[in-house]
Amino acid sequence: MNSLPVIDISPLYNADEAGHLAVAEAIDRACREWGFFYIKGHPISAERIAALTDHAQRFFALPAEEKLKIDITKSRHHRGYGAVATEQLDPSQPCDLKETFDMGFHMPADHPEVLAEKPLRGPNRHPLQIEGWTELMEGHYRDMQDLACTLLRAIALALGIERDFFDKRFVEPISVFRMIHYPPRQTATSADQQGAGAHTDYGCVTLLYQDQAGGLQVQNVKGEWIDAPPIEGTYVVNIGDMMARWSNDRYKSTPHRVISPLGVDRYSMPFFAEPHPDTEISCLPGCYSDDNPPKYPSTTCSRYMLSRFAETYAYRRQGEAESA
Ligand SMILES: N=C(N)NCCCC[C@H](N)C(=O)O
Ligand SMILES: O=C(O)CCC(=O)C(=O)O
Ligand SMILES: [Fe+2]
Repeated sequence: MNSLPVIDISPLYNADEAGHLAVAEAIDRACREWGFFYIKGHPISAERIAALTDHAQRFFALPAEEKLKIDITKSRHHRGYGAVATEQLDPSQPCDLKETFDMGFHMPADHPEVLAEKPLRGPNRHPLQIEGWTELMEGHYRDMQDLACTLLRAIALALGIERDFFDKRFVEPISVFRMIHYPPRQTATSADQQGAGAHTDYGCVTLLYQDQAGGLQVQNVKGEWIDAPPIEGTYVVNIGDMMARWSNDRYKSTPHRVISPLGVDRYSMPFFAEPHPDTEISCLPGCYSDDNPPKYPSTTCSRYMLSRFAETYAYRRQGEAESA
């Protein structure tokens, strides 16, 4: 019970219904016991990962003033570059020792939701210095959203709701694709400054590619930190708080953190799957009963996301970039 399950999801890409059911049951068990698992048999190629890694390394190696041309703290739509210490995932610890690039669902400036100044809606901000960047990232964003929807169909099957329940809610989603660079920890770095402080994710599911450096840790039911080591060719999948709310805690949103490795750079690439901003997040049918009433009040995706952002971004606490 001390290592995370590895689930082969390739049957989800075949027509055979028994195969779908077997994968759905394995995912259901992993989400109830851990809220964390690895997937293999997914369609993201090794060549794609190599290209993304190369682009991430080139971007983060740019001089600070180049990266800050797309400073996320100056973005109304929460897109672009976050320098070291922009985010504080564990508010009881120092700011995170990592830098990030965030992109979301691209909406042109004349889209009605952007004109209406809906929070978190707007155009992506890509580093134009790097050739081929925009095409690679926009294509990858679509592929990751497709992979998330494939997993969410298996989850819908396990929960006994309509198979396309999530597909309908992930049209023009809030989902974010992020690239993270963890600079090497020095022996002089304070022991409690983490790459990413302990936290639970905000969304429905997170799909994480991590390189071979290691450092991701997950809390087990006893509250102990266990390693989630890199396994070549896999993604780490975890349940976020919106899915915990939807499922009335049938599925666990489990605390995790990153201890930056000593003396090596680490790169990771999470995709945070989050539905359309107006999606209602309230207890799903079949997840409550008389002796298991709903634990959480109903909310919407956008309301919930903004409340969480306000806790972990210092610049948002000060009320800057009000409308996202
Ligand atoms: N829309 C999102 N998620 N934006 C990026 C924030 C990432 C922080 C976080 N762990 C999370 O769970 O989102
Ligand atoms: O970089 C990682 O391995 C995990 C990052 C993470 O948990 C997050 O950004 O939410
Ligand atoms: Fe996380």
